[in-house]
Amino acid sequence: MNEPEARAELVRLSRSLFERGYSVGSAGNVSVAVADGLLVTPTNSCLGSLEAGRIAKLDGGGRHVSGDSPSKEVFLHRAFYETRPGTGAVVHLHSTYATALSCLADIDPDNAIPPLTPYVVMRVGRVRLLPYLRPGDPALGDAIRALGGACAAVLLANHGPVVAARDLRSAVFAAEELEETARLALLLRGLPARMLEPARIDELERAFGPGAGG
Ligand SMILES: O=C(O)[C@@H](O)C(=O)COP(=O)(O)O
Ligand SMILES: [Zn+2]
Repeated sequence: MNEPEARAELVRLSRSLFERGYSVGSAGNVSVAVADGLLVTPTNSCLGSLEAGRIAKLDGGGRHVSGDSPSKEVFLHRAFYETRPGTGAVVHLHSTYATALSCLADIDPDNAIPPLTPYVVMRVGRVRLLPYLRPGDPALGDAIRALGGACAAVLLANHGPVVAARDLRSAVFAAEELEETARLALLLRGLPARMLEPARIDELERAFGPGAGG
């Protein structure tokens, strides 16, 4: 995909997320890798009304070269590209159910989104809960780098999900699946839910790869 196409897809899929309630106001940010750098949604922009020509562009070294000022979470996005080769896009949302889960005191930090269904294992994989840090704190990037590329998705405590994938379509699908599974987890809270067993998860990973759309 060339840069004009990547810009158009970023506008289209961000608007789709906004229109379906995955993001409200100016919450969330999205980035897409292009041949000579990164396209990032501008800080304080609304995912529902992005303008292709105003999207921020960073060069390979992370310097802002054109468009409006980039999202303050650019550290977070760059850490995924640095530690997970093959990453083509990153999506951060404040989607309601995943954010609700991120505020619970007793979720498993190594498995913040439970493996309830095959699809969440295939699309998202294991999700780590990262401790709360102020939005825009560069230490968020360090926390992602400390995972060494092990996870395609994380839940930021008291904040929301971040998902990386090979392209924007896959990242959006994975963010949607993460949100739906968070909703299921909250619906099932207090009920004797059965998780997929480790052997079933291994079988899915062998067949379909380790999550976030491959
Ligand atoms: O929660 C926050 O403040 C950010 O993580 C966010 O979602 C929006 O920040 P910008 O991308 O800088 O607008
Ligand atoms: Zn945020």
